[in-house]
Amino acid sequence: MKKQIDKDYHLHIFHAKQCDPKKCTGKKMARFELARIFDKVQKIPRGSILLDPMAKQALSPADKHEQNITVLDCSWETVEEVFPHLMRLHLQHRALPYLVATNPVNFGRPFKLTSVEAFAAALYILGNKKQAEKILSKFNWGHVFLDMNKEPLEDYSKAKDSNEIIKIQSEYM
Ligand SMILES: C[S@@+](CC[C@H](N)C(=O)[O-])C[C@H]1O[C@@H](n2cnc3c(N)ncnc32)[C@H](O)[C@@H]1O
Repeated sequence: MKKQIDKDYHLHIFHAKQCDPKKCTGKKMARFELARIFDKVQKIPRGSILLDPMAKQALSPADKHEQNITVLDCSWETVEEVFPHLMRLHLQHRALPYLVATNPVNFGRPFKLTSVEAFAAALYILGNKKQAEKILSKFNWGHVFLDMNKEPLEDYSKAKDSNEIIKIQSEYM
């Protein structure tokens, strides 16, 4: 049988410089060269998926064909103000479905993921579990994210499209 080779996605972090650099998961990913970090919107690759908690459409396996995934690493205090500014760029805004954060700051809170958790969830849903495990392995709490969210992540990764993701999500909320 032909072995399926996982496609590694290009991960990008638009950094708004609003967080404590010692605690920032985006900065740590960049130090390990797991993502490219920049502070200019112009550097976000055109057509990239933008992980946006306020997006109307949920990320789903239907987005598998994309190569680039971007997060906006900013303070949660400013998300409602910053994301609308990015609407003018030609990006594919996608929200992540119900998942629980396991980072020390927001442990147990649904939807409020760190940048690395958001990337890992997206990679899992898009079918690259290995890349998800790799980026989380740099954080001592990282494996807990996949353990605690295993069931929904597996279900989401088998969904057809955004509508199906929303249906599955309602079973977990
Ligand atoms: C608000 S920043 C906070 C980063 C945090 N300071 C850190 O150290 O990782 C987290 C980013 O991850 C993405 N993200 C987090 N939760 C998400 C969700 N439920 N849906 C879509 N994107 C999400 C967004 O790009 C969001 O701006």
